[in-house]
Amino acid sequence: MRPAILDPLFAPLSTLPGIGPRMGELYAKLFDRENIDDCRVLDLVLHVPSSLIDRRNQPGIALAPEGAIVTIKGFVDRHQPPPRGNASAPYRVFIHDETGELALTYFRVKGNWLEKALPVSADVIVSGKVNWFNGRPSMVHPDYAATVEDMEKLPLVEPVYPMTAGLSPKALRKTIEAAVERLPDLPEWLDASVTAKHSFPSVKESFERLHHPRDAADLDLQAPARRRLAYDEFLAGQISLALVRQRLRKAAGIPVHATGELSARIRKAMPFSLTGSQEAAVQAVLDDMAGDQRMLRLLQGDVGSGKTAVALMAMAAAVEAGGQAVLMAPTEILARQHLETIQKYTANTNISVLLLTGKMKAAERREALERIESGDANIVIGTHALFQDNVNYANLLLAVVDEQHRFGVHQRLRLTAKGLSPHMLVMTATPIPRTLVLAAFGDMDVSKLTEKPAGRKPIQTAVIPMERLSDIVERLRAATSEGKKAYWICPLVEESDVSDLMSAEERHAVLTKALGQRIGLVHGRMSAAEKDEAMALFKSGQTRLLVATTVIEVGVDVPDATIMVIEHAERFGLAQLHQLRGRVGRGDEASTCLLLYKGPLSENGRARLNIMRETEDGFLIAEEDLKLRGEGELLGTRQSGTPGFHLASLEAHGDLLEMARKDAAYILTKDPNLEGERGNRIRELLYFHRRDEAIRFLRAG
Ligand SMILES: Nc1ncnc2c1ncn2[C@@H]1O[C@H](COP(=O)(O)OP(=O)(O)OP(=O)(O)O)[C@@H](O)[C@H]1O
Repeated sequence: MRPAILDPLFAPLSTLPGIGPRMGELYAKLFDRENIDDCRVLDLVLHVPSSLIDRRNQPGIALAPEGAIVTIKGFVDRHQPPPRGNASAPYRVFIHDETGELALTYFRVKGNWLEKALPVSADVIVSGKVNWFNGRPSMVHPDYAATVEDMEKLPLVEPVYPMTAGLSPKALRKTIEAAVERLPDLPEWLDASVTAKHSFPSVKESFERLHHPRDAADLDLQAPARRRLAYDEFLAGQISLALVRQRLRKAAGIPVHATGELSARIRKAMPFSLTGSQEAAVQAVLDDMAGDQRMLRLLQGDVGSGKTAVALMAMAAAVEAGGQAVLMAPTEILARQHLETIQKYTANTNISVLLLTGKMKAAERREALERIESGDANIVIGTHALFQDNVNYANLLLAVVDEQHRFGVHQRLRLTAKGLSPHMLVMTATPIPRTLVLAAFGDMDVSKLTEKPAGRKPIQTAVIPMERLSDIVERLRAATSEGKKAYWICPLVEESDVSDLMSAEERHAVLTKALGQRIGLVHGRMSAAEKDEAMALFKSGQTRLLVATTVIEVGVDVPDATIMVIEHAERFGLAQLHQLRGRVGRGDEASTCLLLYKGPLSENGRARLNIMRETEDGFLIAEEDLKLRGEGELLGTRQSGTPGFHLASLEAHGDLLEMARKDAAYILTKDPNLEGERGNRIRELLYFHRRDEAIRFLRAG
C-alpha cells in the first residue's frame, strides 16, 4: 500500500487547475508519457528548473545593457498606436526615468488592454530584454509590464523550466507552483545521522528551494538542496536494484546442467568460430547457470562484437536442460532479426523457436501462447509482450534482455512480479562508463566482449559538407551497381516547417529519381509489416540502398551492407553516430561511413565529428562524448540529465552515487524486507522516487 501521505502527489495531473485535454496532451509530451492519465502531480514537482531569469538588475534606462534582461521603474508619457490602416506597425508606449526614455514595443495589439495596464501618467514597472537601435533603447513585448501597485508580485528571480513546443513558460510555471504547493510535510526518510552529516535540508525545503531559487547558486548542482534530492534519488535507485537482485538471488537458482549437445550443433551451423572473448563470456554464463544461485549478468559489447551468439549459447544450455528461454528485444525489427538468425543457426536441431510480439493477430497470438504454456516452444523471441500478464511459461530457465541502450529495470521487475525468476542475462551495446552501469544496473556481474570478430576491416570514416551531395550520389550509383549495399540515414520522418531537415520520405524520393533504381525506406511511422518488408528486400539485395531514420540504429544486422551515409551528422549524439556506423563493418568486406554535415560547424561540433573519424572504439567515443556533452546526451536521448533520473547527475553527483550504494547495502543488510521502522521510511522514499517500479516490487515481495 502506498503511504497515504503521498496521495496528493500521486493525484492525476488533471486535478491541477488549468489542465484540460489540450494542455494535457502537451504535458504528456513534456513527460514523455502516452497520455495525460499517466502524469501525476509528482511529475511536476520533479520537473526542476534548468536555469533562471534574474530580474534584479535595475540599472536605469540609459545604462541598460544591450540584450540583457532588466527591470525598469518609469513614468508613462504617451501611447503611440499604429497608424490607421497599418495593423502590422507596432504599438509603442513611451516611458522615462531620470536617466532616459524607453519605448515599449508591441505587435498586433488587440483591444485596449495596454491603456489599462500602462495608463498615461502612471508609475510603472516593466521587465524584459532591452535592445538598442540608433542610440534609442526599446523593449519588445516586455515579460512583465504593469503599474507599480499591480506589480507587487513581480518575481525578481524566475525559474526557467525545460519546455515542450506549444506550452507557454508562464503556464508551466503556474502549474508547477500549484503542484509544489501540494507537497506535504513529509516525515524525514533518511537517518538523522545522514541528514546532519551532509547538512541536508528536508525534502519539502529542498523542492521549495529549487522551484523558488533566490539566485543561481540555489540551482547549482552542488547546492545542498539539489544534493539532497540527488542522493535520495540514487538511494531509491540503488535500493530498488538491490531488492530486485536480492529477490532474484533468493529464489534458489535452478541449476542448469547443459549437455552441450545442442550448442555443438549450433556451432557447426555458424559460419564462424567464436572469438576468445565470446568464449569467455559463454563460459562465465554457463558457470553461473550451473550454480545454485540465479545468474544476473550483464553482457557488454561494442557494436558488432557478437553478443547475439553468446546469448544463443546460453539459450541452448537452457533448452538442453529441458527448459525454455526467452530473448526480449527493444524493437519489433530487432525481434524479427533475432528470430531469423536464431532459426538459421538452430535449423539442424529440434529446438522450436517462436516469435511473440504485441502486434500479432488474435488467432496467431493464441496459438503462440498455447505453445509457450505447453512447453512446446523452446525459445521465445519478442518485445516486451513477452512478459505480459497472460503469458505463462511452462518452464522458463533463462531470460535474455537485449536492452541495447534503453535502460530500465522495468522488464526485470516485471519478471519478478510474475513470480518468475529465471537466470538473467542483460545485453547492452552502448559502451557505458562504470558509474552509469552502477546507476542503471546496480551491482551486476559483468562480461565484456573486448575483441571484434576476426577479419573485420576498419571502417573508413569521412566528414563531408552537404554541398558535396552530388558527388556522393555518384559514388552511391557506382557502388550499388557493383552490388554493394548502403544505408542512408535521415534525422526526421516527415517534413516539418520548423526545420530544414530533409525528411526520410523526401530524401527517398530524391534519391530514387537521381539513381533510377528501387530504393528501400524504413521509418518509425510505418507498420511492422511494412518495416519487415523493407528490411527483407534490403537483406536479399532486391534493394541496395535503404533510406532510414534512426529506427535502424540499434542492432540491425545486414553483414554485407558496407556503406553508411548519415545526413546532418552534426545533429546526432556521438553514441548514436557510433551505433549507426556500427550497422556497417559487420562482415569481412571493407566499409565506409560518410558523415554529411551542414556548415558552419561550431568548434565543438567539428571536434565531435573528428572523434568519429579518428576512432572506432566505442568506449573511447563514449568517454570523449561525456567530456564534450555530458552524460544525458551520451545516450542520445534525453534532453538533459541522466536517464531514469530527474535530479541526480552522474557527472556531478558521482560521490553521492557511491555513498548511496553503500548506504543501500547497509540498510538492506539490517532490514532485508524493509519491515522495521527505518524500512517503513525507506518504503516511502521508494514510492516517491521509483513509483510503479517500487510498487511492482513490493507486491512481488
Ligand atoms: N566470432 C565471430 N566471427 C565472425 N562473425 C561473427 C562472430 N560473432 C558474431 N559474428 C557476426 O557479427 C555480426 C554482429 O553480431 P551481433 O549482431 O551479435 O552483434 P551485436 O554485438 O549484437 O552488435 P550490435 O550491438 O551492433 O547489434 C553478425 O553478423 C554475426 O553473425
